[in-house]
Amino acid sequence: MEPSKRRRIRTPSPVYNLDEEDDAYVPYIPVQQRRQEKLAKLSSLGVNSDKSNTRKVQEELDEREDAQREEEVRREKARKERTLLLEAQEVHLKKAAEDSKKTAGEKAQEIDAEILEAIKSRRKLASDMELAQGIQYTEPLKTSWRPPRYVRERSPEQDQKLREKYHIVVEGDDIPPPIEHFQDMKIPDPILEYLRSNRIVSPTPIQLQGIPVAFSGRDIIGIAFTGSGKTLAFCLPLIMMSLEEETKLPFVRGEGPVGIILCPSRELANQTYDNVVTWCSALAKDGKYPQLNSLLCIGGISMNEQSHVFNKGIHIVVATPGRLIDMLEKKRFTFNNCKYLCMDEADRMIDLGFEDDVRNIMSFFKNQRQTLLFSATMPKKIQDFARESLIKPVLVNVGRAGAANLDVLQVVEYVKQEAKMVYLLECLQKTPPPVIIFSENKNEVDDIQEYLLLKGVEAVAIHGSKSQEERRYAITSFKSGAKDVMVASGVASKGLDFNDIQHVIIYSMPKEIEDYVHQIGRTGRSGKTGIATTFVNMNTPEQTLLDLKYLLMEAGQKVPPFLSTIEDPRAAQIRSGSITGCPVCGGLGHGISNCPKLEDAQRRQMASHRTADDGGGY
Ligand SMILES: Nc1ncnc2c1ncn2[C@@H]1O[C@H](COP(=O)(O)OP(=O)(O)OP(=O)(O)O)[C@@H](O)[C@H]1O
Repeated sequence: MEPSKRRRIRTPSPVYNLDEEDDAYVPYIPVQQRRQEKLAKLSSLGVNSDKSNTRKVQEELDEREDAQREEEVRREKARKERTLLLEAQEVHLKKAAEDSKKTAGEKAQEIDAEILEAIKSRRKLASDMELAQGIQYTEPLKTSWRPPRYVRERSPEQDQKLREKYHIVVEGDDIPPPIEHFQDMKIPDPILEYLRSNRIVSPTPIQLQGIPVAFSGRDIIGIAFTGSGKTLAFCLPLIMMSLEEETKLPFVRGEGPVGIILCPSRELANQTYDNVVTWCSALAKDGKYPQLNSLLCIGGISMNEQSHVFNKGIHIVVATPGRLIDMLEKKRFTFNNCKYLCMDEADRMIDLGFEDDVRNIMSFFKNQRQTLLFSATMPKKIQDFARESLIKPVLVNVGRAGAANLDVLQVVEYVKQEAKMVYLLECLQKTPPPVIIFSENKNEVDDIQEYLLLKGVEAVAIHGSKSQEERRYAITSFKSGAKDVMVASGVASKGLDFNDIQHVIIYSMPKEIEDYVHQIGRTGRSGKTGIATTFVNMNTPEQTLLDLKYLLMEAGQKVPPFLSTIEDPRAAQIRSGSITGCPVCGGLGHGISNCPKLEDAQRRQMASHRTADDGGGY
């Protein structure tokens, strides 16, 4: 056979890549030719040419040759395997040498990054219709609002200086300028007058940057500590947008809403709704501006009570997700002309518990919307996810996301489990009322209230298993000052703004540090100071104590000896500022691999149901 027609025989090894250049190249010789060559060899050796004898000898030779060939292949394979093994060992040794140079903190950070990458695969936060049709908006909504001329003429450096003055960190493209005075934001006079009469004279940092961003039609992720005035920052833009629409063409029955504010609990929705109604009434008070209509859409209330709003057309809806979806499905109103979606306590809204509801709500929008996300806590995981889902968003950050309000004096005390109830009474003497006591457990909330009532303390209680009526009574009587103490589970912690709370007592430390931040944030609001006393003992997980320790250190608070003695391999990183908090919950004392929130979220997702305390529902 001509050499060109010979095939290459490849060494049959599953270990090697068949595409590699093969060193063991053996030209193929057809069987017949090989036999003839062997026969010639035999006769040259003088072997009897008897046919059967010849075959036998030939077979022996064949076997020997095959064995030889196999041995060669085996040796070649072993040689290559040895080389690979050596290479692998070398790589391993090199990595081990590199690893040994890393600190425990750095290793923990690497593990965290790997886990974060693995849990990143969430679908973009958009409606299914948008995802299915590949609708992607690339430009923010256009609005007619412009900053005053003197602000527009400022240089970017001057804007940046102002931000630095107020410790505002921003991220994003073409960021609208900060504005230091409400008057310069072109807010209608009646609202300004109302704010002034309520001692709201100059904007807080989140307001002076957040409001211009939102007025400009930009998507925003607004992060600022508890009690810093986020509510005004996300309600005013919707009021202004509604005013513009109403002025252009007055709304009639069946029209609207212009925008929606979503809240994770009924209590928070109620409070935000009250604010919106008050500001809209102030606007319309002297008749120069039209009346804007708002609808509260939460579970536990009869929507018929608000039939007067349906009769007029709706500008603003404040809602919890469950009831809102119900109303949209029943077509009580549509989102055909809705272009503003704000989520308060947004990290909670777009975290696993409500994510599907939010997607569902988005699927009712027919046109592009402006999306606003606000919270005091916004772990990195949620920030990244949100950023992907918004259009050219602007991040406005005042202080570290998840940091405690510096106006709260945090006191952490070691109190044995059996001594807590008695010590509570003593603790209540620290300040005059009103005081809030938090416990993670509904039964414990009831027990504490019962004990306090027995001891003659005017206490109300609120938790997820109470009826809507009981919850409303607890809040209104506490807000009005008729009751001195409110005992609450987590439901009352996020976002509720009670007047002048002097003291927050955390009877049982929540597992997630974010919840602690929200709970102590019920005091020290709008520039006033307050005290938070937290009971811990050996039932408090060590990791929660570590989170607490670093939070106290960050806020420049006294760290009690039982907390300072807890060892942490990441201490050096934390001190140097290279660890900025668990990307899932923002806690400074642990990484993702042992994040209690991630564990809970996964458990919740598996059980795929929400507890009443999640508040959305009906
Ligand atoms: N510019 C301002 N000056 C003074 N007080 C203000 C200002 N803006 C808002 N407030 C008041 O501060 C209090 C807290 O505001 P708000 O409830 O909006 O805080 P928040 O940032 O939403 O807090 P949380 O994160 O706990 O929900 C309210 O009573 C509000 O009236």
